[in-house]
Order: sequence, then structure tokens, then C-alpha cells
Amino acid sequence: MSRSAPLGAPGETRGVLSSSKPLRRLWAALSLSSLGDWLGLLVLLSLAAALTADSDPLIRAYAVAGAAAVKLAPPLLLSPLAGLLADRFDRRMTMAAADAARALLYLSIPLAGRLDWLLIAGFLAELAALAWTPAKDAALAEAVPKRKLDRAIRLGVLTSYGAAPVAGALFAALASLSWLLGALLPGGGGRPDGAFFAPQADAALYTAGVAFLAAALAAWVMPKPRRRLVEASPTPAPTGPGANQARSSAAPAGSAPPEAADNERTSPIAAGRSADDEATAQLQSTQSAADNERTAPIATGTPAADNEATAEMAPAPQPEEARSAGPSASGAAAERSAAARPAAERRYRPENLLRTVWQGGRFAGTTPFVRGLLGGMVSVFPAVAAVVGVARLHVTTLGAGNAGFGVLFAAVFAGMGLGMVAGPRILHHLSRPRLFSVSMVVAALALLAAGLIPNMVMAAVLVALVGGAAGITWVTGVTLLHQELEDDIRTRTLGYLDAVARTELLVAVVAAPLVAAVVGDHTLGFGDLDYAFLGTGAVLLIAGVLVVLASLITYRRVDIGGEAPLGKELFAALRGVPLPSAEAAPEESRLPGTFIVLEGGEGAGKSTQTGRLSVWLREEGFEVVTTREPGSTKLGMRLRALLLDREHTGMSARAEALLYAADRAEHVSSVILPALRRGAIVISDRYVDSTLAYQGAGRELARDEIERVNEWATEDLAPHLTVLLDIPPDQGLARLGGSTDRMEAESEEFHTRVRQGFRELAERDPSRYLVVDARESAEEIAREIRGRLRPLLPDPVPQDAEAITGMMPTIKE
Ligand SMILES: Nc1ncnc2c1ncn2[C@@H]1O[C@H](COP(=O)(O)OP(=O)(O)OP(=O)(O)O)[C@@H](O)[C@H]1O
Ligand SMILES: Cc1cn([C@H]2C[C@H](O)[C@@H](COP(=O)(O)O)O2)c(=O)[nH]c1=O
Repeated sequence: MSRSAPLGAPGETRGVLSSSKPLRRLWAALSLSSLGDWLGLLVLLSLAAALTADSDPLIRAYAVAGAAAVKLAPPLLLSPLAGLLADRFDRRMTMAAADAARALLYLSIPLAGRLDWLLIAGFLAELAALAWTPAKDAALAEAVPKRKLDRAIRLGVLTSYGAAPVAGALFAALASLSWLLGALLPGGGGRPDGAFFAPQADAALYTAGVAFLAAALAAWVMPKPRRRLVEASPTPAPTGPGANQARSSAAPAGSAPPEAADNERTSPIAAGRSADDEATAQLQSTQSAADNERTAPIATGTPAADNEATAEMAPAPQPEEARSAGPSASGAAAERSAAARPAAERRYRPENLLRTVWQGGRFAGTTPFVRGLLGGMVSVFPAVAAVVGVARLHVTTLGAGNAGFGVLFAAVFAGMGLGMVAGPRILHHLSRPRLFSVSMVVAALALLAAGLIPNMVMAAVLVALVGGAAGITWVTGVTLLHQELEDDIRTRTLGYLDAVARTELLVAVVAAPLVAAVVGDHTLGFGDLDYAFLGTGAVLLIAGVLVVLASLITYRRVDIGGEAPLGKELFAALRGVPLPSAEAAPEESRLPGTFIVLEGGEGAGKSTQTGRLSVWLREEGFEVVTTREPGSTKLGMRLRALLLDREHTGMSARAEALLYAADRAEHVSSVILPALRRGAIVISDRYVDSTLAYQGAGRELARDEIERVNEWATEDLAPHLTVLLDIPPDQGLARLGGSTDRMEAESEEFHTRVRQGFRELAERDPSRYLVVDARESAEEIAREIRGRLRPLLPDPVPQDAEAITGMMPTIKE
């Protein structure tokens, strides 16, 4: 397992930046450009509202929604076009020209002072950003040694998102300053009509323009990377996803010239290939790796950030890319196929968002647990986006202007950053699945309160809470997905999640002001009391209700049994203490081991899956004990013979149930418990549920009586997970063939009741069950079981990585 370096750890940041002068310049350009971009979003929304201040609320909402759309839609929908530009021009020049164009466009807005030009200029600025992003990505690949590229990319993501709260706070300060100047200066600011046309926004608009100009300058003065043409090696370097691995593993030691070896920078190897192509191709390969490391809530609404998300967090991998990015792709095969690819294919290939969303649903959410995580994450994104979407109109109805807008914007993003960094640390005694659900509930409650309380100060506090809780949801979700999914599926799932989230965000930011306008503001009378019910508040309420519902569904799916009651665990976590062990759970969850049971009718494939599972777990480094009932002890072997011998046909149902319980008592005390106590993973082929299904449903004995006997026999030991392999009895029995034992020889009705009994048990306790269609292939079943089992296994993330997670939302397994 490899682990990503801690994104955001100060030492790392310094380390990356100090290593390369071009990177420092690039980072300066990126920071300034991101600041300009976030400020641009704030300015566009606020000016759209200001320019329609005297219009009908619906017109106003259209203007704000339109401004959001021109700012957010181009990078999402048109990013494939960026690829056409990516390889054609000099990177630095492209960046400088794009930023200069953005600066001029923003600075032209106050000169025109019209809504139509505001929208057109905003749109054109985004088209310029489309060219800027791939140029920046390629410049990044040129600027840093290959081994540091991952960290440099993560630093870029951190910078882009970190600029959001800074821009919000700056916007608020500038709005106050503008207001002050407007009030103090004679004539209100120097325009012929005696005032700034939108006094509170002008200073921010000029600042955005200046930030873009400074970014253009920083890009312009970026040193040209040293380009070295290294002699063609006998085997051309792979360039596709996973190529870094393949290249380093395939290159014979010492075959590269020393300067290439220590530089490790993009080294065009194949003759006739430009450094630019190589840089782009290298970035792509790193991006595929970085895909496993997607971090912040991917699109937070700003085009630069979106673009960064698109490119820095890797283009959504297409299936064949994702496959080749997997471990199996390294080595000669990957090398051959990459070498065979024409140069044009190696060029920058940006994500096609819609295709990713369209195709992604097929593989995302392989288990209820993963579906729960994905569902939770994609329901929290639009809620945060709705806050951004209505914030400008909301502050107006709360009597605050642009300064208030800046405060809300800064609050939500600062809260989010703080949630990501501090949340998992503060609540580290809460299990991650529970932290995930609880943070969703907190986000929902804060949204509901923000919607109901028409007060500016409370709004700022509550949206900060929304952001903080959403940040925790995000970082916890990403961490769990990393633990939960196998490499290839994980890459594709994260790509899918990214694409869905960004689509949702665009829709939510644009729709939020429109919904607010349609609902409208109302005064509700309660006796002498008048309550202002705001359209913008209604949007927050709707978002809150949706997140509440989503959190309930999520909790059901992700809260895997074996823990103490949620309330107790949460209370203890808030006090910063672990649960007292006596309260933590019954004996089985205090045992260090993990107990897994496979259940199902005859021939369902239990032994087959037991074998596969144990092989996988052993490969993962666990001690595994496989066992079965009846007959895993000396005594049990005798009991098995008694129970299954057809000589005993007609045995009384109670005797049968007691004999199985006797076998189990011996089994638990002499095999299962000792193994669990020493921390092993025990996989048992059948356990108590077999008695409940066969003797309970099949022989029609009272379930509660069977339960009581078995609780006693097993000292209350319950499995952490029971996998039910469900199959129609005739199909299971047909697999077995040969002679039948006493139980197999029972009637079809008996086996049908047994099957029904198992299914009912699973329905009663879905958190402890995985039900699998046993008619699927053995491989597919094994994959499903592994997926469900992962979060139950002892945490593979050591303490230091946990701290890293707190620093930044990424753990790469
Ligand atoms: N998913 C599957 N698809 C098709 N055949 C399978 C599958 N899994 C197992 N089999 C085959 O079915 C037969 C029974 O499998 P297995 O012994 O694993 O089932 P079991 O549930 O342990 O049976 P029993 O009821 O005897 O305990 C074997 O021949 C096995 O190779
Ligand atoms: C544990 C248990 C088992 N049975 C039945 C189910 C099967 O018919 C046999 C065991 O055979 P297998 O090939 O090892 O699966 O016993 C039962 O009726 N009640 C039980 O508790």
C-alpha cells in the first residue's frame, strides 16, 4: 500500500515550493488567478443583483442565476474544447494571455455598467479560463520533477480552494471600503452620474482585474523550463495512465543519462516528440494516479476551481484508462500498448463531464455501503451550492449588502476548510461511518435553522456550520471510499462522484435564486407577532429537508452493526473520550478479532466463498480461521454424523435444534472465541441463523425459543457480518449432485421455507447482513463480499495517516 503525502502539511508545501523556481512563479500565478476567479464570481453575482435592484424580484433572480450560469457552465460543459488549445501554444504565453484577457474583461464591466455586458464579459472570461487551465496543468508538469508532481498538484488544489474564503473576506472588506469611499468622496466616487454605478462592488471588481493582471505578469516572467532531449531508449516510454510506474519499473538501471536521471523532469524520449507533448502526457498519467486522491468538495462553484478540479484531480477516467491505471497495467504490457499509441492520443484529454455522468452510474455504488456514501456526498454538495446561490439575495432581504454577501461566502468556505481539517480530529472517537452520517445531520439542521432565522449574524454562524459539517462529510466520505473500494473501481467511482457533484452544483447555484423568487417573501402573522418568511429562506429549508432525508437513508446504509448506541458514542466523542469499554458493546465487539458467517441453503456456494475470502484476507495480511457447522470439533464431528445420517430420519425437531446448539457451544468455546481473542478473522460456514432458518422456519419451531437457547450456547456471540448466499433451493441442490444427506433429502417445501427464513432474518437486521444473489458468478460474489467487508476489517490507516487526513482530505491506500 502506498500512502499519499500529507497534502497541506506545512513542511510538504515548503518542500515542494522550495524545490523549483518555475513552480514558485507558477504557484504565484495560480494563487492570484484563483483569487481573481473567486472574486469574479462574487462580483458577477453581486453586480447582477445591483443592476436589477429596482426590477421585479423574478427578473432579479434571473439576473443572478444568469450570472452564476455564465460563470459556472463553461468549464463544466466546454472543457473538452480546452484540449484543442492545450498543445498548440506556449504554456506561459497562454496563461499570461488568458489572465490578461480576463483582467481586461472584468475591468470593462464598470465602464459599460450594463447587465448584458456583465453577462457577456463574464462568459468570455470563462472561455479564456478554458485555455488557461490546460496550459497551467502542462506548465506544472514541466516545472517540477516527476517524483514531486503529485504533491505539486495537491498543493495547487489546496491553493485554489483556499482562495475562496480569502476572496470572501476580501470582498466583504472591499465592499465596506467602497461604501465608505462612496459616502465620503464628493459626488460619491467620480462617475458622471455622481456615484459608482454599484458602489459596493466596484472595488472588488477592480481588485479582481488587478489580481488577473498580476497573475498574467507572474505567468509571463515564469522561467522557461529547461528542455532536454534525451537519446531515445530502446523501448519508448509509456505515456498512458500508470506510465510512471511502468517507466520506472521497466527502465534498466543506469540506462538513462545521469542528468536525466537526477532531473526526472519530463524527458521526451521518442524522437520527434515535443517536450510539451511529454509534459501533457506525464501530467495525464499523474492525474490518473491523483484521481485516487481527489480531495476538496470538488467543484465549489468557481470556474477556476472547477477547472482545477477537472484537470488537477484528473480527467474522469474512462473505463479502459482506469483499467490500465490499475496495478495490473504496469510493466511491459502497459508499456507496449502505450508505445503503440499515436502521439496525438497522448495529448491533453480533458474530461467529458456529461459522458462521465452518463456512463458512471453503471459501476458506482457496488454495495449498499458505497451507495450510502455516494448518496450522502452528492446530497450535501447541492445544499452548499444552494447557500452560495441564494446568498446574495438573502443578505439583501436581511438588510445587509455586499459586505454581508462576502461574509456569508467566506463563512461557508472557511467553515468547510475548518471542518475538513479539524472535524475528524476533534471527533476521532466516533467511528467514521457514524461521523459521516452525523455530519450530514448537522449540515441539515444548520440549513433548516438558517432558513428559519431571518437574521444576518445568525445566518453567518449557521452557514459556517453548514460548511463545516459538509467539509466533514466530504473528507470522511472520501476516506471511507478509499478504504472501501478496490483500486480500479475507486478511480472510476471518484471520477463519477466528481462529475455528478459538479453537475449538481451548477444546477443548484443557478436554480436556487429562481426558486427563491418563485416562493417570494411573505409576512406571517402569529397574534401580535409578525414573522418574515423569505423566499431565500425557503430554499435553505428545502435543502435542509432534502439533506435530512438523505442522512436518514445514509445512516441506514453506512451504520454497520457492532457499535454502541449512536447517542452514547456521540456523547463520548464530543467529550473527547472513548466509550468506556463496558458500555462500548457486548463481548464480540470488544474482542480484537472479526467474526464473519456465510449462510444459505444447500449448494449456495458457502464453502467456495469461504475459501476465496480466506485467500484474499490472508493476502491482506490477516490471520484467518475458516471453520464450519456442524462438525468443526471432535465432539462436533460426532454430532454431525448423528445429525446428517439418514438413519436418524424422523428425529424430533427439538432434539435436532439442541444437537446443533450443542455442536455450536463446543465450536464457539473451543474454536471461535479463542481465535477472536487473539485478533484473528474467523469465517464460519453456517452459524445460529442456520438453526433459525432450518429448525425455526423449516421445522416450524418458535424463533424466540431457538434464539434463547443459542444465546446461552454461544455466550451471546454474534457475527460482525453475515453473508447470505441466496439461491432457489432446486438450483442449489442441483449443484451438489450425488447422494443426499438427511437434511438435503427434505422436501422442496421445507427448503423453500428455509430460504424464506434466511431472507426474513436478513431483512430484520440489514446492517449486519449482506444478501448476495448466489446465482452470480463466484468471482462477482467474492467481489461483493470483499467490498462489504472492508470497512469492518481492522483499520488499515495508521495513526499518522489519520493525522494526515485531518490536514487534508486524502488518504491513498
Ligand atoms: N457462484 C457459483 N456458480 C456456480 N457454481 C458454483 C458457484 N459457487 C459454487 N458453485 C459450485 O456449486 C457446488 C457447491 O458449492 P459449495 O460447496 O461451495 O456450496 P455450499 O453452500 O458450501 O454447499 P453445502 O450446502 O454442501 O454446504 C460446487 O460444485 C461449486 O463448485
Ligand atoms: C448449522 C446447522 C446446519 N443445519 C443443516 C444444514 C445442512 O443441511 C446441514 C449441514 O450441512 P453442510 O453441507 O455442512 O452445509 O445441516 C441445520 O439444519 N441447522 C443448523 O443449525
